[in-house]
Amino acid sequence: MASNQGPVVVVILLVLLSVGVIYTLTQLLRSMLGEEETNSKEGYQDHWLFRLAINQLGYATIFVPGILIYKYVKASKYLERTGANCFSELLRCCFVGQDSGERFLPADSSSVNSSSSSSAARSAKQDALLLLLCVVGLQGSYLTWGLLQEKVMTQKYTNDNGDVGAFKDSQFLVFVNRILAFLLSGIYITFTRQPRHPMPLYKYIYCSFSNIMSSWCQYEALKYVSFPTQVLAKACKVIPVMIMGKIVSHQKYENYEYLTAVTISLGMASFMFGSTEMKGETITTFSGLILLCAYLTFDSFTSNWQSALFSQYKMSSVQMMCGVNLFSCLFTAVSLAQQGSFASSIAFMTQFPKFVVDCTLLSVSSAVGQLFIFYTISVFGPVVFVIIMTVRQGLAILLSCLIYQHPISVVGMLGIAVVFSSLFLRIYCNQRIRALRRRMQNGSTTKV
Ligand SMILES: Nc1ncnc2c1ncn2[C@@H]1O[C@H](COP(=O)(O)OS(=O)(=O)O)[C@@H](OP(=O)(O)O)[C@H]1O
Repeated sequence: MASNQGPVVVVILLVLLSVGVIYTLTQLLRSMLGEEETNSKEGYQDHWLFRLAINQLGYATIFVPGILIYKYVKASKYLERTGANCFSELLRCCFVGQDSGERFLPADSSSVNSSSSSSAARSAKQDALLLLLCVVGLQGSYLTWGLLQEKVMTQKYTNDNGDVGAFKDSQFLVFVNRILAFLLSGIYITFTRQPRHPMPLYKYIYCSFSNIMSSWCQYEALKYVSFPTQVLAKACKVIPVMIMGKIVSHQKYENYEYLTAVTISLGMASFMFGSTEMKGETITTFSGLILLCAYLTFDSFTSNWQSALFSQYKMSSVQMMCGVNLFSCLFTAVSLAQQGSFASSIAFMTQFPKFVVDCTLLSVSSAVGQLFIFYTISVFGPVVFVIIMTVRQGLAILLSCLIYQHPISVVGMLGIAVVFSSLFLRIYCNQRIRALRRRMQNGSTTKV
């Protein structure tokens, strides 16, 4: 009994100790760098590097105890020494995986998605229908999400007492989105038949962290880069995703994929430049460029890492959604708690009930969007996913041009034509190559 409780006590002590040390460090840093001078606009606390440091200290509250526990479990060989109990099963789930030897699922598992193996088994028509589903799902949910996000962040809320207020904490919105996505996916996998999940949970931390960081860098970058730079970065996202695919999973791409990545980026950039007014910040600072590069790097890592996990472990997309959002909730919750934003956001919610309604709608559209994100990555991979998301940006602008009757310049129209021609070329080449491969496979099996 005592030997069973020993590790539990050690683990609890490790968590408390590291959380205590990190919390003290954070408070020390905040007071040293003059949190009291909040009235000064140019204070250290306003600099993005300071905010980044505070955020990283917050995330360390999760990382440091996790690493210490991992080291302790490994060094003490705790899992080999003890039989199955709740605590050891939890540690096994986090660090080793439930069944590390068995990585592949029974063939009848319908909810499993593997881009490479199952794509060979699907017909072109099934592929087209699935792609259409992903496109419609992603466009529908993220167009709604974009509209609601703009509404929540720019609208002034009023209540029956005549109070007026604006909500400015984007990290709280990210947290609410993640928690709803976690709860919905958790409920779904609890009540449906799911494939075995052999992967240790800690592997989700990488893409969860990069996802949170990409969101943070994106919001921060907006303060430091000019509008044209933002437009260019967003339009060219497919290129860093392909480069990251080479780094993370040694992905090989065909020439037509490189060519269409460049033409889609050029077309999107021309369309965005040709259809929107160049308003807002006009100067791009060095900080802005660093943040933008960090955004593109984290963002492209996230989907490539997720895709690599799908092909290695064959989990369902909802299982991955649940795992990633679990850690995203932890990261954002810790960061919000340290910055004292929970209390102010909840106070805003109680003061302005209309905000609660918008916030709920925003989270629902984000959760539905995430269902499609994970499904698209699992079936078609990160490059197709990012192309759909890039086209979404163009579609949002096109819709606003049509609704508000803004003119689109000739360059903008040419941009649309280039994007759609590239997409058709890509789909055509993809189908040709797959048909060729299928024919070659059939040929070799007939010979055998
Ligand atoms: N791979 C992956 N996994 C999970 N979630 C993801 C992924 N890619 C994008 N997202 C989330 O989608 C939201 C829109 O992201 P972006 O603004 O970068 O996309 S876009 O290219 O501008 O359309 C944004 O949501 P918020 O973080 O809530 O703002 C991203 O975090």
